[in-house]
Amino acid sequence: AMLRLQVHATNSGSFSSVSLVTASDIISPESTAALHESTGVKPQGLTAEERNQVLLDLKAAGWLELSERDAIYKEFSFENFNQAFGFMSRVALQAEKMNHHPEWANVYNKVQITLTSHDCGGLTKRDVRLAKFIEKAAASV
Ligand SMILES: C[C@H](O)[C@H](O)[C@H]1CNC2=NC(N)=NC(=O)C2=N1
Repeated sequence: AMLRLQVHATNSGSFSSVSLVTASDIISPESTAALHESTGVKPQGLTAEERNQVLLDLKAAGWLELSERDAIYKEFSFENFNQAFGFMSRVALQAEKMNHHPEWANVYNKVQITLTSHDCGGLTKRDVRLAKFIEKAAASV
């Protein structure tokens, strides 16, 4: 079947995780639909249909699909650094709770966020959940 073994090493040299990744976790929505149909494998709880709907919702909220990797991206703008960092603090606590962490950068009042699931090399439900939390946190600043 279309399976990939992924091994993550830590910088101390030990393994942090080993996971089986279905090809449908990491490829485009169109081919995900075809693969899902032919294999019956449901990737990380995100069917091709769910994925398409979820991406529509996220794009409507201003998230972009990156062309170079299976990830979503959004830049948030606040009035000042204090608000940006307050927002980041709330997201950081949630990320720890979920054990799912954003790739992000902050310069003064801007926060650029990329979401993807490193263990799968692509978007999963965890990214969708975190993106929804991030939207709520940004709206409540
Ligand atoms: C060891 C630890 O559980 C993993 O490294 C977690 C931490 N946070 C994570 N965050 C994200 N975005 N993807 C992951 O695969 C991931 N893995």
